Amino acid sequence: MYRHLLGNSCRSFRRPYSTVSRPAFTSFFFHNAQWKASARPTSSVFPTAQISAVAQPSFKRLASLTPIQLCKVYAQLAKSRLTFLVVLSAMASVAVHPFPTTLPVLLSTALGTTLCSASANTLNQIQEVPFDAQMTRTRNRPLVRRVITPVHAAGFALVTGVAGPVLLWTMVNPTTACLGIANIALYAGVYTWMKRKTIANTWVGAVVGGIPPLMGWTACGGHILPSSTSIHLFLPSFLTDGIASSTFDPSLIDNPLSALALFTLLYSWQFPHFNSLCHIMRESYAQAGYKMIPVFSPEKNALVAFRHAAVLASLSIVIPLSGLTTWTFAITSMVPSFLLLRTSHRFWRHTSEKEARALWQHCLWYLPAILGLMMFHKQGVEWLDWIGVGATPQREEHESS
Ligand SMILES: CC(C)=CCC/C(C)=C/CC/C(C)=C/COP(=O)(O)OP(=O)(O)O
Repeated sequence: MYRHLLGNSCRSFRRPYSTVSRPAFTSFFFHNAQWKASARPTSSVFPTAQISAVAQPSFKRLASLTPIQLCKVYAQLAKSRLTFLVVLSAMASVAVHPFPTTLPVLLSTALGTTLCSASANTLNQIQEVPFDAQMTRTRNRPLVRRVITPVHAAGFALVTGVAGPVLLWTMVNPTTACLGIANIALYAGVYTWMKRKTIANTWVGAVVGGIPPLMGWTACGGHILPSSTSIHLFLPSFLTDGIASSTFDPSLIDNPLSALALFTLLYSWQFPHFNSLCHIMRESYAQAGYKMIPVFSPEKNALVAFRHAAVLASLSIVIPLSGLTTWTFAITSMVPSFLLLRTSHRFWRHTSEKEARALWQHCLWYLPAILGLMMFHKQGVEWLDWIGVGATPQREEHESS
């Protein structure tokens, strides 16, 4: 339906599009040279009508940045709100993991993930300056406003991109560091490139968002791959312990199914969240030349969001089955999951902006609600016992012995 929009935009921006779709490193030096010349971007790269609203500062402005202003620029390069969500999703995995962790490991995981995410987001922005300049949502980014040079931004990406994995490797473990490195490459190398090539980018982007919970999982010593000797670990703990039993064996929960459930939660959540946002902004995505699903088919976009809402609903069963939570999670999580299914079904049926907005807002509270419920129903945690009013079988055993 919106193919005509993309067609028109690609035609009118044919020269800039071909200029910037050269290999990322070439376009990086190209933009840096342009920045250095402090010249107004030529209309072959930034259409004049679009760029007129963008401030054009000089080197002087960069030199006059105070340390606090520079920190704010770094925070914008790191997409601080997105990075905060990424770190929260990693920390949520740490919280629901059955093995206890230490404060240094916890802090190193949080800081290491922050640095990796900052690097990935900066590398993404370095490559997208001409495209970000064309969208209202992104045209205030520091590289577009030229408050920082691409070389300076690349330096920031390099320092954070080395410091993050080194911190994870030395203070946490090599698996977590490798996941961080792989995710930087996937986001800044593969996803960013795919955004302008194929609608398949959405699925790759969802993998990028699903990896941080795995980093939290491995940071606690958790496994993400089945080993030949750990097949028995797939057995749900209720088969071995009994549903109401409070005696639990952490090694039964540290199984790849638990890791897969955490990955799937973040992976599938991004579809209703991102597809609804994308639907609202489809015209500006088309204008900038991004190949997003609703630019081509709003109906398919809404269907994909609905399908993943159904996957999220199935996690109400998979998560307790993996042993991460008790079976009461299956009951309590049904409420937010059912509501999400209903909102995404309406979006699929009507494919309207109103329904897209409702779904987007729903997603904002759905994720914290589910993660909160997972922590509340975490296997082996007796909240009543914790606040001193419970009488668990373990306590009774202890008291009678
Ligand atoms: C540990 C580590 C490396 C974590 C990285 C996590 C990360 C960057 C997740 C982003 C997920 C995603 C696809 C966002 C959309 O980017 P976009 O480029 O479409 O957003 P934009 O349009 O705002 O630029």
